[in-house]
Amino acid sequence: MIEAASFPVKPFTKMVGGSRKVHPIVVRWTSPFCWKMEKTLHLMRVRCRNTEFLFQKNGGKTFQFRCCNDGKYDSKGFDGSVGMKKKLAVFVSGGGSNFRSIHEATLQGFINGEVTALVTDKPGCGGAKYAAENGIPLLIFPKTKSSIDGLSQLELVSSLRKLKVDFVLLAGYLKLIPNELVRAFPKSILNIHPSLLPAFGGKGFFGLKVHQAVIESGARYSGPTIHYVDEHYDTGRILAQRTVPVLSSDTAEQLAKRILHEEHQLYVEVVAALCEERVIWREDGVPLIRSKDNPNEYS
Ligand SMILES: Nc1nc2c(c(=O)[nH]1)N[C@@H](CN(C=O)c1ccc(C(=O)N[C@@H](CCC(=O)O)C(=O)O)cc1)CN2
Ligand SMILES: NCC(=O)N[C@@H]1O[C@H](COP(=O)([O-])[O-])[C@@H](O)[C@H]1O
Repeated sequence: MIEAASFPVKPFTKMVGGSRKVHPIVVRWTSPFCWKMEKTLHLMRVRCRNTEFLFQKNGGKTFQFRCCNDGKYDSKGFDGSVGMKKKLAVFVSGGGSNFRSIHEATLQGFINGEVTALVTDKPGCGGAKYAAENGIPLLIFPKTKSSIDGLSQLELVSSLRKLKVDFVLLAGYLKLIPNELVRAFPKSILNIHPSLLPAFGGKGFFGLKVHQAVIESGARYSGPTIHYVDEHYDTGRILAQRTVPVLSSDTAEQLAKRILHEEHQLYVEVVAALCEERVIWREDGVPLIRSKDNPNEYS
């Protein structure tokens, strides 16, 4: 549901020529899966009978709305004109809430991409169940004695190539990504980790163990990190972080819940930037994200 607009809502019944004036429009996305995004976009309005089209001036997305009288719009979603949708493979080992957030954001049009495969080492996990319910192809990796239908490293790379995957997104995947895959997808594999790397990362640091270590250290802040994946656990180039306060009374579960909420929004924003090719690499090798609203701003 996309709601609210900053320009006056007037019902209109006849074709009106396109307005070339650009309006700052507050556009809010709320997904059924509780994440909320709000952005002020500078859009042109074109009225056509009882439908209002909002265009991003730079030839970006086209937003199609049915005009209502109460200041809200029903979105028919985007017919994205920002170029071909990027193909995403998501790797999960557990509940898959980050996977769900990303998938929903692709359905809402917030991410100019589509999830073309779910890869997991745990075929019975929550992420695998969600994939099955949503018709997303499931790949098992790695091949083990208990997962005989699992793929080998070369089979996994070949499968992702056949699916024309552009980006690989790790979201609670608990196995080491092999060098073959890292090299096959240079600057195209991201991971989300629930601490402010480089602190509290590396082998043995996953799930509640991360939050327990943060609490025991006395750190006053923690938060999610999204980074590129290299051959080692959690040592790749950092792309985005958010800070979350650590309360003196926090249990690992309470801190995990607070950080997970930020993860859902941060990963969606970062993947949206990735799919709109707004990630650039500074001369010293640090990746930056170009702001959607102000092309001169980077973070
Ligand atoms: N090549 C890479 N592979 C993976 C990375 C990475 O940065 N580079 N990130 C991890 C995700 N992760 C932290 O964000 C992480 C996951 C798991 C472990 C870990 O210690 N795993 C245990 C096995 C756990 C299990 O099987 O239940 C281990 O290796 O002994 C550390 C960090 C995903 N892959
Ligand atoms: N080191 C890896 C690690 O700990 N990843 C963490 O696993 C959780 C997965 O949750 P989800 O399955 O609900 O997205 C997330 O908090 C993610 O940061």
